[in-house]
Amino acid sequence: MTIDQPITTPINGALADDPQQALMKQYDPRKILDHPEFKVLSQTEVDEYVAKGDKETNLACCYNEKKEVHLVRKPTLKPGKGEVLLHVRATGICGSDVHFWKHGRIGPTMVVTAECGSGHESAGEIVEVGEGVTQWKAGDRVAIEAGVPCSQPSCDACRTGRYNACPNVVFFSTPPYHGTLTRWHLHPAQWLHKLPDNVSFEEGALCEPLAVALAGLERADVKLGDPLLIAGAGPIGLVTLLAARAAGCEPIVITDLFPSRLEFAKTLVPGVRTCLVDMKDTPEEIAGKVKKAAGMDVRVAMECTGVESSIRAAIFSVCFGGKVFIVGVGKAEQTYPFMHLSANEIDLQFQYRYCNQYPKALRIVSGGLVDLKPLVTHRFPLERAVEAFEVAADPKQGAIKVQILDE
Ligand SMILES: NC(=O)c1ccc[n+]([C@@H]2O[C@H](COP(=O)([O-])OP(=O)(O)OC[C@H]3O[C@@H](n4cnc5c(N)ncnc54)[C@H](O)[C@@H]3O)[C@@H](O)[C@H]2O)c1
Ligand SMILES: OC[C@H](O)C(O)[C@@H](O)CO
Repeated sequence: MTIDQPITTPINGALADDPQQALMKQYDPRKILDHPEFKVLSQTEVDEYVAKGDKETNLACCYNEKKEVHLVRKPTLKPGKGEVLLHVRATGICGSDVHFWKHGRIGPTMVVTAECGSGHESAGEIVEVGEGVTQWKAGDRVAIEAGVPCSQPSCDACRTGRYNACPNVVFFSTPPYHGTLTRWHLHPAQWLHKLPDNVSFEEGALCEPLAVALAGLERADVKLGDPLLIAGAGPIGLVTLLAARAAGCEPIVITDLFPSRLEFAKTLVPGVRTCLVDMKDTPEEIAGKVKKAAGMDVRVAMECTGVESSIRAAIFSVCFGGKVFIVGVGKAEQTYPFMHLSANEIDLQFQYRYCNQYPKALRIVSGGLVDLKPLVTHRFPLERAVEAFEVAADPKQGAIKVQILDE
C-alpha cells in the first residue's frame, strides 16, 4: 500500500543540513506535492471514488494560495525509522484551517504559498509501524499530537520541556506542513497518545482544542472557587468552559455576540452565567454587565476572541491583582488601558499553542470530568470534506465543531 519517495525540491527554504532541521526535512511538503500520485481532484473524480466504494486511496483536503479548498489524492508514504502510518479516523476543522483557506495567512510567518493539507485536530488507528517502533502495533487507537518539535538536545525549548516554543516545530496544517485531514498519515511514534478504551476517536480529536484550554488554565493558575470570565463562546471558549467547570471555578461568566452560542454554553454547563455583548457596548459597559452577571469582579479572564474591545472589556472586568489570560489571536497591534492595568496590578498573559497537555486531556476525558461529545455538531465523511469546510465557515449554519470521519 505504501510508497517510499525521496525529497526533491525545497519549499519556503525549509531544507538544510542542520541536524535540528531533520524533522522539517522529513515532513518536507514537496515529498507530497512533487510525487506523481499527487493530484487535485475534480468533483467527478471524487464521485467516482465514492461510487466505487474506494477506501484505499489517500484522499486529503487542501487549501491553497488561490483561496481554494478541495480534495486531493496524496501518496501514501512508507513509515520510516521511528514513524507509524495511521488511518486518520476523526479530524475537527479548526478556525485556523478556515482562516488559512479564506485569508491565506495567519500573521507574518504562516503564509499559504502552495497546496497545503488541512487539519490538525485528529485521532486515528495505527496500521503500520516503521523500523525501531516497539511501543505501538497495528490496531492501536491514538490521539495525534498536532505539533512535533525537533527534540534536539541543542534546542532550549525542547530540552526544557516548553516544546511549543521550538523554532523548528512541524505543526500540521500550518504552512508549509501538510495536515492530518487525510486518510493515511505518517507520524513520529513518540508524538502519539493512546486513547483509553472509553474515549472515542471524535473525543480523541477534540483533545487538541482541549489541550489549548488546559494549557491556558494551568498557566493562568485558576483555582477552585475562582470567579472566572470566559470571553467568546466559540470552540476554544467552550472547551475552556468545560475544563474551568471541572477545575471548580465559580461563578463562571461567558460572553458572546450571539445568543445561540450562549444558549449552547448553558446546555453544555448548566449554571454558567451568560452575558450577551452588543457591538455598540463600550468595554467598560461590557465589564459592567460581566460584573453584574458574576455578582463580583472576576479574578481571571480567559480571553478567547482575540478582539481588542473584548480584551479591553476583560481588563475592566478583573479585580485588583487579577489576570487577563489571552488565548485569542487578533490584530497585530492593539491598545490596552495602561493606567488601569498599572493601578490595579493586573497581569496580562498570552498563549502560544500548548505543551505536555495531551496525557492530561485524555485522563480528564476518560475519567468523565469533561464531556467533549456535545461539541461535535456536524459530521461528514472524508469524501465530503469540502462541504464540511463550507459549513464550518458559514456562521448561519450554527456549527460548533465540524468533524470529518473515515470508517
Ligand atoms: N493561543 C493559541 O494557541 C490558540 C489556539 C487555538 C485558537 N486560538 C485562538 O482562540 C480564538 C478562539 O478560537 P475559536 O476556534 O473558538 O474561534 P471562533 O471564531 O470560532 O470563536 C470566537 C467566538 O468569540 C465570539 N466573539 C467575537 N467577538 C466577540 C466579542 N467582542 N465579545 C464576545 N465574544 C466575541 C464569536 O461570536 C465566537 O463565538 C481565536 O482567536 C483563535 O485564533 C489560539
Ligand atoms: O491549536 C493550535 C492552533 O490552532 C494553531 O496554533 C494554529 O492557530 C496555527 O498553527
